[in-house]
Amino acid sequence: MARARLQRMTPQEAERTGASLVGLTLRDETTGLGGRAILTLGKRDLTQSLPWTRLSTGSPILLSEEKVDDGATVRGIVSWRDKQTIELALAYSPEAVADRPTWRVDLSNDEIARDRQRFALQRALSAEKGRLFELRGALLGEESPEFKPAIAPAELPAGTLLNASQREAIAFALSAQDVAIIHGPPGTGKTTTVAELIRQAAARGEKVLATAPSNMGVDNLLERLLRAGVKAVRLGHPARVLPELREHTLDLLVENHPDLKVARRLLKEARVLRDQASRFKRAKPARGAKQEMRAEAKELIADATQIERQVIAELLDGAEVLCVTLTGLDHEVLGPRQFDLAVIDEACQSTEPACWIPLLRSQRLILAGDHCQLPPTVVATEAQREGFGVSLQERLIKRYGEKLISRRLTVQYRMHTAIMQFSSREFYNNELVADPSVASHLLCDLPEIERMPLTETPLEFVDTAGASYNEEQEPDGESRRNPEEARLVEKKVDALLAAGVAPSEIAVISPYGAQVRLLRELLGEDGPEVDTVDGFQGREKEVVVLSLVRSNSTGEIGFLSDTRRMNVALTRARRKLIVIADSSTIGGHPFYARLLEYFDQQGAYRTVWEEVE
Ligand SMILES: Nc1ncnc2c1ncn2[C@@H]1O[C@H](COP(=O)(O)OP(=O)(O)OP(=O)(O)O)[C@@H](O)[C@H]1O
Repeated sequence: MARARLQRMTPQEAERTGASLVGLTLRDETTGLGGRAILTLGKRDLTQSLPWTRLSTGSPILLSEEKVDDGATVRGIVSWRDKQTIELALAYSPEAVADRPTWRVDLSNDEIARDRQRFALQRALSAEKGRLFELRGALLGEESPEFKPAIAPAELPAGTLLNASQREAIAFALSAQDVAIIHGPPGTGKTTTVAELIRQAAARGEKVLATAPSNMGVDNLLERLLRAGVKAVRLGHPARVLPELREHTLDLLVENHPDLKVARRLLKEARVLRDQASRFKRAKPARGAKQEMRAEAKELIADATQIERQVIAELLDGAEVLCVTLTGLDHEVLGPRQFDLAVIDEACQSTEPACWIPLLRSQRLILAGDHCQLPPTVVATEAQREGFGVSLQERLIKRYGEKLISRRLTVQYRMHTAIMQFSSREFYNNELVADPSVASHLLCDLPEIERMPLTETPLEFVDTAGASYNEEQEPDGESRRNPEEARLVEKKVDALLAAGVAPSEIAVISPYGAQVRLLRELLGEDGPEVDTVDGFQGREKEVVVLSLVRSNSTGEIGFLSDTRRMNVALTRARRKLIVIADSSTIGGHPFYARLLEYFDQQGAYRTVWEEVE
C-alpha cells in the first residue's frame, strides 16, 4: 500500500517524503554473512550527498531498477549509510536489464511482520484453554489481572542506584501474575528500570523474553542487560543491530562457535564429492559410483545441518534472556520454546497486534512505556478508525485504571524543574520530581558558555501574534510552514551559537514536515539537528527551539490539538526550551491557553516586538 503510493508520485516527490532514494548507481558489490549480497549505491555524481532520508541502518527496503517496468524487486535491509552512499544487504544480487542501470530504494512495510501479527491474533482468538486463553481474558478486560502480595526487591548489584518509584515498579511488576504496566514519563529511567526487572527475574531462574517494537529499543535493553552481567542473546539480522552489540547476535554466536568448524569441514567435503560426481560426466563412471557420492554428500550436509541446529539450541537454551523485536520473533528459530516472562519496552510505540506476538510464548507480560506521549504512527485512516492508533498499554489503563494495573516512575533525570512542571501538571497528576542533579541546571553551567539572559533562564516563549507571520501551505504538498517564523528560529539559533552552545547540543523541532524542510535549508548541513516532533520522540538535547507554525485568523490548529504531541515536544530539552508561536491562533484551545499562562507566570513570555528590537 505505502509502496504503491510512493510509486504513483514522481521520483523526486517520493524522495522528498524521505521513504525513497532514486537515481542511484552501483558503486560496489561484495558477499556478506550467510552469502548475502552487499551492494553499495550512491548518486550518479560521486560528490553528491544523499538527500535527507528516513532510510537508515536496519530499515527494510525494496530495491528496483528505475525505468524498467517489470515489477521486479529484491527485498533486503539497509546495512549502513553515510553522507554519500547507502549499503544494502540483499538475499541475492539483482540482475540489471538496462546497459547503464539506475536504481531506486523504497522503504518496505514488512509483510513478514504483518503475517506474524495476524497469526498471533488468530492463535489467541482460537485458544479454548490453557495460559493463552487466560491471558487473553486479562488483556480483553474479561478477567481482572491478578497480583501476588508484592515482595521485597532482590538485592541490587553494586553501583545500581534505583530510586523509590523505580524499586516499587519492579516489585509490583514481579508480583504480577498476568499482566502489569510500568509507566515511564519522559526522562524517568524507564529502560534502567526494565533492565533491572529483567535481571531480577533472571536471577530467580526465570527465562525472559525481552522485546521492544524497534531494533534501537531492543539494543538499548541488551546493552544494559550485558552491563548488568545477564546472559543475553540477541535475535534478528546482525545488520539491524548496533555494530558494538553484533557479537551477541545468534548469527554471530553460531558463526564463532567451535563446533561450527566441524560443520564447515563437512560442507566442504560434501562440495568436493558433488564436484567429483558431476565430473564423471566426461569419463565413464563406475557403476553406481555417481549416486553413491551424491548420497554421501547428502549425508554430510545433513550432519552439518544437525550440528548447526544443536549449536543454535545450545545457545538459545543457555541464555537467561533472549532479546528481540516484537515482529522479529521467528518460529523457525525459536520452535516451541516458552518463557516465564515477556517484557515489552517502548510498549506505546507499538500497535496492539504486535504486542500479542510474545504472548503466545509467555506466562506473564510486562509493558513499559508512556501512553501520554505519541502513539504509533498509523497512516491508513481505516486502520485508525478500527483502533490501531490505540496502544495495548493505553487500552489496558483505560479498562482497569492506573492504580490496579500500573506503577508510575516519578523522578526524572533530564529537565530543569521549570521545563518539567507544565507537562507534569497536564499529564502526570503533578507527580513528577526533578532529580537534584538536573533540577536547576542551566545552559550557562556548561563549560565555555557565556552568561546572559538567553543562557541563564530555562524557558522562553516568543509570541508572534500581530506580526503577520502567516502560515502557508507548502507548494505541491499538504504540510504547512511559516517562513517568517523560520527566520526567527534562525535568529535564535544564531544567538545560541554566538553564546558558545555547540550545534550538536541544539535541536530545532516543529510538528510540521514542511517547516522542518524549510528550517533544514535555512540552517544548513552543519547546523543543529532539525526534526519533526514525532521524529524526535525518545530523544533529548540541552536546548530545544520549538516552532509551532500555525498562524491564521480562524484559530485553526490542526493536529496540534493532539496534546500528546505537545507533551513530547515540551519534554525534549534538558536546560533550555524556547517556544515560538502565535498566541492569537493557538490560545483559543484550553491546553494552549494554560501553556501561555504558565510561561507568563514563569516570567518567560515575550512578544516578537521585544525580540526584533
Ligand atoms: N535511579 C537513578 N539514579 C540516577 N540516574 C538515573 C537513575 N535512573 C535513571 N537514571 C538516568 O536517567 C537517564 C535516563 O534513563 P534511561 O535511559 O533508563 O531512560 P529511558 O527509558 O531510556 O528514557 P525515558 O525515561 O526518557 O524513556 C539515564 O542517563 C540514566 O542513567
